[in-house]
Amino acid sequence: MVLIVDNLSKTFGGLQAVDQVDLKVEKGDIHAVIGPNGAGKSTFFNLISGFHPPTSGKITFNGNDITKMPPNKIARLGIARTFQTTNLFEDATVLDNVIIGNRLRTKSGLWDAILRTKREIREEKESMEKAYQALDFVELTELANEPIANISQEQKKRVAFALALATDPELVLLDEPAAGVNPDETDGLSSLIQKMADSGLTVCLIEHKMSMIMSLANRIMVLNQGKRIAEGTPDEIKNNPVVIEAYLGSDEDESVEVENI
Ligand SMILES: Nc1ncnc2c1ncn2[C@@H]1O[C@H](COP(=O)(O)OP(=O)(O)OP(=O)(O)O)[C@@H](O)[C@H]1O
Repeated sequence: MVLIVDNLSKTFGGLQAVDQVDLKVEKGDIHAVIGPNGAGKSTFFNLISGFHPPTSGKITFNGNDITKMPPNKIARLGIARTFQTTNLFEDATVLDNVIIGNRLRTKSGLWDAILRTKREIREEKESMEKAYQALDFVELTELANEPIANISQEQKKRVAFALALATDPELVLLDEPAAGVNPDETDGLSSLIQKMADSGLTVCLIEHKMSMIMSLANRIMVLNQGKRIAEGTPDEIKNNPVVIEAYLGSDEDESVEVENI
């Protein structure tokens, strides 16, 4: 198992955002996390990637207990994530965005940068190489020197993937990777996610586009009000009355195909 999440909870004040959630993710899986708005999906990713400390529970990545680790340490161990909205530097080039993103996530401290230590110079070179590899993977090499302001929404999504890939991850957490792009572009992003898994990466993704999830994911976990209400293959999830009830608020018409939830 690449990732084992055990009885994980997070409360914000009186709100139970994630409530005793278990999850096991195997190497090479494309594991989707779905659920209605406010179900706790992004919070769940924030806990795994160290952006919020869990209230209770345990997270194990490749045998390491990462439950209380800070985000940069978790990134160095091999977990990368994208955000629902990636704040890119619009005036900087695609390449510089990937380099900066990579260094912000993983690298030397402020003193190394100020003093230009050997380590800093070596890491700078490594970041550049990783950035080019990542841009090649997401098929944006030709736009490397283009300012972000000049590229399309779908290309910006690819830059967000490249930011994650440049940290050399084993597990990538993608938060709504296809939000705000049209159906053709969604297909392109799906192929890219499949390519990540084919290259040996493990992928967890949050997404509301159900047709995309059903064809891409091999496992799906459903959250509702912080709780895991189902987990299984796409077929199991599609036909699960508890899931249909959670989405539609009623199981009167179970044949309803929910396209975009
Ligand atoms: N930092 C925070 N402080 C307080 N409450 C928060 C915080 N982050 C999330 N919440 C609350 O936790 C609950 C779960 O939110 P979360 O963003 O994880 O849901 P989600 O399933 O990702 O929703 P969506 O699909 O709309 O992005 C919500 O009620 C939200 O308001």
